[in-house]
Amino acid sequence: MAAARRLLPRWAGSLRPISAAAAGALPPRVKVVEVGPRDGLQNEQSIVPTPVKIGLIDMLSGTGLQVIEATSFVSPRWVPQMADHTEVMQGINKLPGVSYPVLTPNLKGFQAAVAAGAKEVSIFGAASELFTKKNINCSIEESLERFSEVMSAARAASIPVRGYVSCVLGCPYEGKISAAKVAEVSKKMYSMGCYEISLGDTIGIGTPGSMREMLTAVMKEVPVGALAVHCHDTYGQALANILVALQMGVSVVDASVAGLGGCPYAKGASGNVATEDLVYMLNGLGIHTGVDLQKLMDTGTFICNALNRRTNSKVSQASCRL
Ligand SMILES: CC(C)(COP(=O)([O-])OP(=O)([O-])OC[C@H]1O[C@@H](n2cnc3c(N)ncnc32)[C@H](O)[C@@H]1OP(=O)([O-])[O-])[C@@H](O)C(=O)NCCC(=O)NCCSC(=O)C[C@@](C)(O)CC(=O)[O-]
Repeated sequence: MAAARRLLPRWAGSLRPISAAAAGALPPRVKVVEVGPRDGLQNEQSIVPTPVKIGLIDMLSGTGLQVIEATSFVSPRWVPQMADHTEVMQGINKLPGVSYPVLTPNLKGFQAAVAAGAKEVSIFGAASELFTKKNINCSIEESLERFSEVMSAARAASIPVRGYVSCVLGCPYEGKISAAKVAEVSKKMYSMGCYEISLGDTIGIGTPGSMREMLTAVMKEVPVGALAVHCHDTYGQALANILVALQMGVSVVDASVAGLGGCPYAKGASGNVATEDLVYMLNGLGIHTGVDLQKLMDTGTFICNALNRRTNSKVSQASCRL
């Protein structure tokens, strides 16, 4: 059943945002990294047609987002949904001022990404040995060796590299992960030359308390200006965890339109925080994102219609009822 176009209630714009100063030490602006086309779609059971992926990315490009993670150059045997990475990269309308990074687990993925026109890539590690094995089929140490090959090639090609660290607040296979381990892996990936480290609560199990503890440890090793948070919303804690990160000085937040997604190698993990809900919260805090919430909600409606599913964005659900 097709979802109706979602509109913000007319009075929503009149909700007076509190000033950043009044809210405490919050950053005046936040960079929202949209991961829906990759993290959001990689877990879909049936293959999403390439034109739908391209349509999604092109609509996202029109919302004011500065970063849209487009796809991943991983093995199609491991993640069949991303097998059309080259077609996606070559089919999208790349707007000036918008970056379209892609995931590259190794040199082979990096070379294919560059050949397809990628101008920015991400390597993805984890603070859990078992998750690393399940996700990219190697140990943490081996993953860092592979990443250093990608880093050298990227440096030679002047391609910026973002680094993900997964399982920062818990692992589907190992359970609790120590903040010290997260800090250690983050430090290694930052030292390799990643310009930003995105800390992934892959299974959305963290709380504001564990987020604070983990960030306190990581910030001793990596400058806060180079950190991002990537919160799945499995336990409904994502926005609360993000608020803690903002209060601690983090100003880059990953999110997925309509709250799509999950990780194929973290069973039961639900999607990322919905970008619509994140932008609504940031608007309410008086924090600038440059993102047009209405256009974002229209994009959420587009992809939910295409996938024949209900949005996970609370803001979009509410705006349909009001
Ligand atoms: C890393 C590998 C490739 C190792 O997979 P492997 O099987 O160990 O690789 P291999 O080096 O032994 O090679 C086996 C075959 O794969 C090929 N191969 C090798 N590399 C590539 C490549 N890049 N692209 C395409 N093909 C590739 C290679 O050429 C060979 O082909 P064959 O000779 O048998 O025909 C595999 O485990 C993989 O693709 N894993 C990706 C898993 C993934 O995408 N997971 C989801 C993303 S992570 C995530 O969602 C978390 C995150 C980032 O969102 C943050 C958070 O939420 O926490």
